[in-house]
This record gives sequence, structure tokens and C-alpha cells, in this order.
Amino acid sequence: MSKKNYENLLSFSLEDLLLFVKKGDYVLERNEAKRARRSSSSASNSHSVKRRCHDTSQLLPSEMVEHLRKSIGSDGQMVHVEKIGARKGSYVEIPNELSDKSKSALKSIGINKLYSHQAESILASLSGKNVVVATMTSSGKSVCYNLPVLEALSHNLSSCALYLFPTKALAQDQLRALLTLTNGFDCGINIGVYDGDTSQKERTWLRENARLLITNPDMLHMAILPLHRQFSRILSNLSFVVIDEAHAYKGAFGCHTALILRRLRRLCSHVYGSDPSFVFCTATSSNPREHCMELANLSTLELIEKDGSPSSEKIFVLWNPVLPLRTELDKSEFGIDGRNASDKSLSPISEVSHLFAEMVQHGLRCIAFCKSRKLCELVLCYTREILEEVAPHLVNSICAYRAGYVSEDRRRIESEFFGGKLCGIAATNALELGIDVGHIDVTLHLGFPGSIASLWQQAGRSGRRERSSLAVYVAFEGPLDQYFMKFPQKLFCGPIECCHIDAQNQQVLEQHLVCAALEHPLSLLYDEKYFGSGLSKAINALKNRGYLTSNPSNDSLSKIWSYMGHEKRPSRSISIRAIEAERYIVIDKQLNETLEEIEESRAFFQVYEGAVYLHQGRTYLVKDLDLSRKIAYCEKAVMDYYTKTRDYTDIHIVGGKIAYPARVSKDQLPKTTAQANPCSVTTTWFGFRRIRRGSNQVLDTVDLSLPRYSYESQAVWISVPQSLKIIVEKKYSFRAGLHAACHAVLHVVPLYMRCNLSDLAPECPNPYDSRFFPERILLYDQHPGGTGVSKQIQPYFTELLHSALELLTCCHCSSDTGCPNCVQNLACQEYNELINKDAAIIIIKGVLDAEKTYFEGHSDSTPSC
Ligand SMILES: Nc1ncnc2c1ncn2[C@@H]1O[C@H](COP(=O)(O)OP(=O)(O)OP(=O)(O)O)[C@@H](O)[C@H]1O
Repeated sequence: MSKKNYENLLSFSLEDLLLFVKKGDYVLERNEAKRARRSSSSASNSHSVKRRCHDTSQLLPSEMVEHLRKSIGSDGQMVHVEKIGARKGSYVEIPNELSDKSKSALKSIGINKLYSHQAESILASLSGKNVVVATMTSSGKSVCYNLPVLEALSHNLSSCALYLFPTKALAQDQLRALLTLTNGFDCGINIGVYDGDTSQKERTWLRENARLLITNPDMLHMAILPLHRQFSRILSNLSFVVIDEAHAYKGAFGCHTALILRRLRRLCSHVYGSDPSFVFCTATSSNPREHCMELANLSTLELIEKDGSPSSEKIFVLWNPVLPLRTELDKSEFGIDGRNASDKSLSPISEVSHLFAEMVQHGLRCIAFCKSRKLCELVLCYTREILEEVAPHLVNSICAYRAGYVSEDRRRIESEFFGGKLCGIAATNALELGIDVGHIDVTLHLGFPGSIASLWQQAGRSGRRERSSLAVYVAFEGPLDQYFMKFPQKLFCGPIECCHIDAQNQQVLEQHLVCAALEHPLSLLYDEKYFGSGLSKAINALKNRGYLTSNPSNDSLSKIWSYMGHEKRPSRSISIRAIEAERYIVIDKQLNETLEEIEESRAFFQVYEGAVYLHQGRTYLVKDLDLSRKIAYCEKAVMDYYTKTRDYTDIHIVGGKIAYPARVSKDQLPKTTAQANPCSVTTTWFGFRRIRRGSNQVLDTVDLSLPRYSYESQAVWISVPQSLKIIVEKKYSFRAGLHAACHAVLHVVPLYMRCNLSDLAPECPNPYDSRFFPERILLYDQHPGGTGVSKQIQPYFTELLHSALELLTCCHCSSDTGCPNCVQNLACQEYNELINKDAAIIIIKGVLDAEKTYFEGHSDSTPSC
């Protein structure tokens, strides 16, 4: 890929280039295996962290860099060290506008002066302005909303506030902070968390008594707005809405939350006569003001971004594992995955594990951020193996943390980390948002987390007090990781991404209008200011589908639209996080304890009878899978093998035409015959393999009989002419070419659209499947119901093909199976098997030629879709 294009890639959407590992990290293992095949067996540890070092002297984070330099013997892997200097705080006196009660509350938690941004935002909020505070992690943002809210609520004894947090854990964290702040004086404000974990009794009490209600968008959507009359006291007196971690509301989740907030503001105005002020807190992004204004549909918003908090020195290391090329592939040595035991020492996973062990050994509190749940478990497993040898007393001082764990386990891990019982955690981004786990010295980052903002957010978890801190970003092979290793200044000097939401998404709008109509009848005259210009079209569509009915007025503006659908609570059928409600529970049979809950669509990749399942670095054998109750029972076991499913995924287009339709984009984009259509996605699991650990030798293959998993979604696709198939098949596998082309197109999507790449998947043919495979290049939304991404990229399809072709032709890898920089994809459902870069080049070139010829012959065709 050319430099120019990389720059485009950066400026358009770094955030969304997360190489999402859909099926745990089997895919990743497979990719690593390929790399291991290329790596020299004599690739000793001269470039790696010196293994098995028994030195456990205490070190400061700043001393660790030198220590690592010495222990690796060369700078082979440390490709860049960035020193980010300490910053002095800018303090101001606590403003006189605050009451004595507020002042003593602050003093009671050790705050005698405010950071300048805190004073600025508190005063702006107290004067009635909407405010967004966009300062660094740990810059005291919670004071910015807690103070004005407590102040306002203690002045007006009926005033209420609503706090929204994206996770339950953050809500609990905030409750603790608020109770500490208000401890010691009677402010007459009842505070409580109203979420899925709140008992019915508590809910009733809170509805009647709470003045500061802490909740999340899901509860607001499902349990507060639909039952708003039960909350009339709170809604009539609502003076503040606080939205913390506003950067979490982007993509599909952001779009849903934006509409939920519109529903809230509309009810406040139409039914309860209130007009709350908003306070947002967000991590730094390029557009905090625009993003938050769009999120809550506000016309004015004061931006506070001049950070007055002090910060200590941070050292940021870029670490690129150096892997010399292996000359020959010895299959017997490497087994099906091409990995042997020593290869473990060559992978970024093991590099992070060695670094993790090193930090813990030297008394540094550390979080190792991993991109997926399986990576977390692997890092924990490898790190424990290392510690077992060099510092066995520390083996139990580290653990894993991820969203799938039951909430009690997560709370226990958080408090053990906070209390110092644990000194290291391998975590997914579940720990990225601001749960207070105390002081952290070091953050490790296994691969680019998907956005620069996210990397900074994770790195910001360390160095929260006066002590210096260290962040080490360990790269995978892959376009973005390698790009940052080459151009570190893009990380440290480049712009941070924007947060984007599309509150006008017609599909999401219609879903929420159904809920809004049930909450209070809709009117074009009064509601367009909340729901935008798409309201009229959406109302018509809902009327035609039998959801809405109106009074007989002829004047469309004065028509009142009421809900007449069959569902009693339509909000229940809308998944605002594109997360499935159906989950499998994994239970430790001996202890009768729940280990994890897994979304239904992913469950069979991990749990089936005979599967080896990883949890907290320990191996379990799945003994029994109760399909009707969705429970997997497993027992702890020591096994010398792991298991991998054999499966395939079919995408069936519903209503799409294979023939070339005419399509001219409104935006003067090149014409394209690509179509966006509804589709059904079906995964079939037909067996699994038992594979020996270390040698990766396949021990046996076992048949599986599991129900298929199917969901409705949306796809964007372009037909590949038959004539190309004949040309390609003279030399290559046509399927392998289509597979590679799909991957290449997926890789360039972020050039044109900001989205979570994990929302999209390419069509991947199963290498062992001899059934008909459709001749097309196809991407689909990989969440049930779809997230609208396929539809949005359809007009750009010609551009996508051009960029994909450029990506393939500019990549200098010599293998016909390509590399992670061009056609290999960590998230590939078929482990990048049956893939051919040269065939993909012929296919994409051919499709572009066919497009050109088609449109030259139909120059006056009218747009039809
Ligand atoms: N003016 C101040 N002077 C001294 N300490 C302060 C001040 N304001 C806040 N703090 C302390 O700074 C720490 C971080 O505060 P807080 O958790 O509010 O930051 P944050 O910006 O919300 O963090 P995150 O980005 O992780 O959500 C807390 O321990 C808090 O008590």
C-alpha cells in the first residue's frame, strides 16, 4: 500500500481498523503459525526479552526501559521510545459560587484546590449551560459534574439528576465515589443505581425517593422511558443529565443512544415541562463538541478542553517483534498449525507475556490489554508459565479480566487489584473505561486496539498519581500495527480520530419511533426538531407496516400518530448494542459455579461436548452441553491438547438480483452495480479436531451435531462475471481469488467510512466444501439485524475496488497467499486457507473493467435503486 493511501487510512478512520478476532484467536494462532513457518528455528532469543530471568529487584517504570534494553541485548524490538514529559497542574481556588457544603465535601476527599478546567466547567454548568469536558484520563472529570449537580440539587429540594454510564461497573464505581463525596454531611439527596441488577424492591424505592438516579442507556430505553409515568417525579424535576465516557457512544450503539436521548428530551418537554442541562465527559477526540451535540441533539454546548490537571512523565515504547525468515518448512516439526513449542517464543503474544512477567517480577503494577477474550487467556497462561519458573510466588498475583466473566468475579478482581492482592491483569477493553483500580505503573498493548483514542485511553490507565509510567505497544503483523512501527510520529503527533454517530439512520430511527409513539403520540409539527427531517418518511413507512395510526386530520402537520402495533413493549425487541440477548452459561460442574456467559452466536466456537475451554489460564473439558437450557458443564482437567471446531458460514442474499441493475449514486460517486440487500447468515458446525499442544499434531477428528446458528442481516456485494472465472481458473483457484478479494475490500473500507470493522465480515469460502460458491465479492453486517454498515458503503463500492486493487498491487509480499498487509485477515472464518492474491488481482481488475463496460453501454440509464 502506498504511503499516500496509508495517510488516507489514518485520516479517515483509524478507529475502526481493529482486526477483530471473531472466533476467539484460533485464527490468530493460525496466522502466527504461518509466520512461524517463515521464521528461522535458529531465531534465538537474541532479539527477545531475555527469557527466564530470576532477577526480582524492584524497579521504577522509567528504569524498566533501560532494564529491557540491557536484557534484550540490542534495540532489535524497541523500535521507538517516546518520552512524554510531566505537566504541572493549573490550580485555582474553589469558586465562591459553591456552597460551604460543597467546599467541605471536596475537602473531605482531599481536594483543596480545583484544576482550572474543573472550575471552568462547574461554573458553566451552574449558569445553565450544556457542557462537555474533554480532558485526559484521570483529570478529575467526575468532579466537573458531581459538584454542580450536588450544588443544584441541594439548593432546589425537588430537583433531580440522571447519570448515564455505558457499563454497570462504572455506575457502581460512580455510586461509590458519590457516596464518599456526600459522606459526612446531610445533603438530602437520595442516590441509587437503577439497572438490571437492581431488585424490584429497590427499584420501587428509587422511583419514589431518588433524586440522583444512576443508570445506563439500555435501562433508559427498556425500563424508564416506556414506563415514564412511574418516573414522573424525576422527569418533571429533571435539571441535569450527565453522560460520562461519551466517546463510548459511537457506531450502532451511539446511534441508538442518540435516539434514546431524543426520546427522553421529547418526553421531558411534551409531557413533563422540563428541559435538563447536559454535562458530558469524554476522552480526547477530534470532535468532542460536535459528537456530543449530535448525541443529545443540542444546539449549544460549551467545550472545556484546556486540561489543568498535573500529569507525570510517561514513556511510550513501540515494540516490534523481530522474526527472521525461516528458509524451509519442516511439516513434521510444525504440524497443521506450523507451530512448535519453541515458536511460542516468537509471537507477539509471548512477547507480551514475557514483558508482563518482567513487570510483575520487578514490582510494577501492570495491565496487559489484549484485543480479544482468547488472547487474554493465552497471555495469562503463558505469563503464568514463565512466572512458575522464575518467580512461583507471583503466579497467583495475576489474572484475566474480560466482559464475559460474571459480574461478581469482575467486582472481586477489581477490588483485589485495587487492594494490591493482584499486581497484574490481562484484560480486554472491558477495563479501558474509567473503573478505578488504583495506581498502575505499566500498560502493555497487544496489537493496535482499533483507534489512537483507544490506545491513549488504555495507556492513560497508568501513571494516575505522581509516579512516572510506562506503556509498551507490541505489534502484530498487519497493516496498521506495522505502519505505526514505521511511522511512530503518526501515533504521537497525528490527529486523534473523530467520534461519529449517524442519528439519521432510517432503520434505527424507525425502531425508536415505534417506542416513542407508544410513550407519547408523535406529531410532525412538534417532533421534527427531535427526530430530524426523516421523520415524515419514517412515519409513513411505519403507518404502512401497521405500527402507527393517526387522527383523521387532513393537515399532515397537525396529525397525531399513535402506536397500534401488536407488541406490548416494542423496546424489548431492539438490541441497542447489537449484542445478542441469548447466551450460553459455562458452569464449573465440580464447584457448581458460573464461569462465563457467551453470546449464542459465538458459543459453539468455544463450548461443545469434548471442547477444551480456557478460563483464567486454566483448562477445562466440556462434559455436557444442555442445548435446551443453554448451559455448558465443564470440569477442570489437565490436557495435552486443545480443540478447534470445523465449521462453515453461508450467506444467502434475500431479494438480490444477480443481473446488473443500474445504480447512480447521489453523491456523484462512480456508478456501481453493487447492491445492498437483506441476507441470512448461517453457521454450521460439523466437527472438531483435537490437536496436541506444542507439536500441533492433529490427534483425531470428531464429528459434532449442533444446531445451526442463523440470523438476518444485510450484505453489500458485487457480482463477478462468469468470463473471469474461466480466465482465473486457467492458473488459479477461483474461490481462492474471491476469498482474497473479499478480504482486500474489507481492509480498505475504513478509507471511506468510519465504522467498527468488527461490524463487518467478508464472505469466506470453506476450503473443504465442494458445494456451489456464489461468484461475488461480498461483505456483510455481522450482527443480527445488521448495523447498516453494508448499506452505507454500497455507493462507494467502485472506490473500494480501486483501493483494494492498489493495496494488492503495492504490497511487495512474494507469497501467492499474500500477507496480513494485503489479503490475510486475522478475523477470517476459514483461517486464511484457500486464498490467492494474484487471482484476486485478476478478479478485481476484471470486475472494474466489467463495470466500466456496463456503464458505458448504459450511459443514459436512470437510477433505479
Ligand atoms: N482538584 C483536584 N486535586 C487533587 N486531586 C484531584 C482533584 N480532582 C480530582 N482529583 C483526584 O484525581 C483522581 C481521578 O479523578 P477522576 O476519577 O474524577 O478522573 P477522571 O478524569 O474521571 O478519570 P477517567 O478518565 O478514568 O474517568 C481521583 O482520585 C480524584 O480524587
